[in-house]
Parts: sequence; C-alpha cells; structure tokens
Amino acid sequence: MEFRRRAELSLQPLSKPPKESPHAAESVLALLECGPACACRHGSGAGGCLARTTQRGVRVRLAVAPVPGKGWGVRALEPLPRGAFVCDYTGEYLNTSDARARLAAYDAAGAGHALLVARVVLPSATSALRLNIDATRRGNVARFVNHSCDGGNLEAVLVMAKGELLPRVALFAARDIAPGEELTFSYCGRSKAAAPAGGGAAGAADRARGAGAAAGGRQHAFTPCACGTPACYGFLPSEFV
Ligand SMILES: C[S@@+](CC[C@H](N)C(=O)[O-])C[C@H]1O[C@@H](n2cnc3c(N)ncnc32)[C@H](O)[C@@H]1O
Repeated sequence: MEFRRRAELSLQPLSKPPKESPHAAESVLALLECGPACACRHGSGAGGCLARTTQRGVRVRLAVAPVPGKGWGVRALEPLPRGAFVCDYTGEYLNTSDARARLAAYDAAGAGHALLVARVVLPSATSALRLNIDATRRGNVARFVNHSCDGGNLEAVLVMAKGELLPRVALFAARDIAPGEELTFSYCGRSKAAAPAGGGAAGAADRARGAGAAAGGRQHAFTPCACGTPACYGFLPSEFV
C-alpha cells in the first residue's frame, strides 16, 4: 500500500459552496493500491498481495439502524481500530450532466440522496477529474453513513488501483471506534473543527488523514443537522448547482 501526494482529492458538494460556507471542502491524499495491471496475486492468503486493502469487501461487522433525526444510519458492531478499512463508497458512476439531472429530480422529490462528488486534481494541476458516484439507487452500506460537522469518525480516501480506469472512494476509521458508535464523516471534507492526526502511526486513515467527503445530503434549502457535535453548524452542507 502506498500513499503519495500524486493527486489531490476534494470531495465536495456538486458545486462549490460559497467561500464563506463553513462546509468548505479540502484536499486530501490518495491511496494507491495494486490492481489488474499488477503481476501480484489478489488474496489475503499466503502469497497474496497486501496492497489491496479496499478490494476484499467489507470485513467488519456493521449495522444499519434508525438514528434519531437522521433517518437510517450505520453503527459499528465491533471495535474498529484507527486506520481500519470500513467500506467502499459504491454506487453508479455518472457523468456530470446526468448527475445534475438526478440532483434536480431528487430536489423536486424533496428527498435526501447519496450522490457523492469528488474532484481529483490531476498532476498538471490545471484540470481535474470529477467523479459523481450516486449510491441513492444502487450502493452498499456506505450510502447510509450520515454527516457529522466535526468530521466524524470516518475518513474518506481516494483509492487508485493500477489498471483500474476510475478511482474509487473508501471509508476508513479515523480513530478508534467502539462497538455501538454511529459511523459518520463530513460530507464536505475535513472539518476545520476536526483535529487532524499526525502521520506517525501505521494505517491507511492515519496517512490519508484529511480526506474530505461529500456524500448525499444535497439539500436545496438548509436542512437541520442532527449530528449533535459541539462543532455543529446547524445545517447540512448545501449545494448550489
Ligand atoms: C447518504 S444519506 C445517509 C442515510 C440516510 N440517513 C438515510 O436514511 O437514507 C444522506 C441523507 O441522510 C440525512 N442526514 C445525513 N446526515 C444527517 C445529519 N447529520 N442530520 C440530519 N440528517 C442527516 C439527510 O437526509 C441526507 O440527505
């Protein structure tokens, strides 16, 4: 597993929030993994490549359960050590015009959604790859993870595997998490209120600390936030397409 500042990730609402928004997204490090273009073998057994952390599916016990004021949410059913891989953020990869159309439809329906937008600044720094991953209709457990203004206990990390056409987004434990805790992350990137960890300890989230994220939560009007943290801004990140 290798981390480089090769690409910057900025996961944020579909269009940039106003500069003065407390929910401004920040750039992140990326995780590079082996992939289809590597000669190494997949698998965690003897001889298996270890640089494929996010490619083995969800290995931790999670529960989707109602959370007061937020609809459904995700809780840990076992201790998750800092740096543990929790899950990929899976969903439909959309082009931007389709993503905008869907957002308009979600808005019209007045419903929440789970459309995550990530902008990957390319090494030239003159252009960016934009990922629109919509987990609203098809996705995995990640689509039930709620927002927390203090950054939550998960970190969203951009994952690039050799030979894979598109990057992915994965969620890692940003700190030690106790059984029963609700899993959350910031929908708009690392919260200014969240204390970034140093880079010392081993673990993906450690080194990729600072990952931003913007899943779902696109609300046309300000939607009250029920994260309940001291850092709460009172509303979910908003987007202005
Ligand atoms: C990606 S989904 C998360 C799962 C969602 N709670 C559900 O029941 O399907 C995003 C939606 O969850 C709700 N949500 C997420 N975080 C919240 C929070 N901190 N406070 C209130 N609602 C939240 C919003 O309706 C948002 O549009």
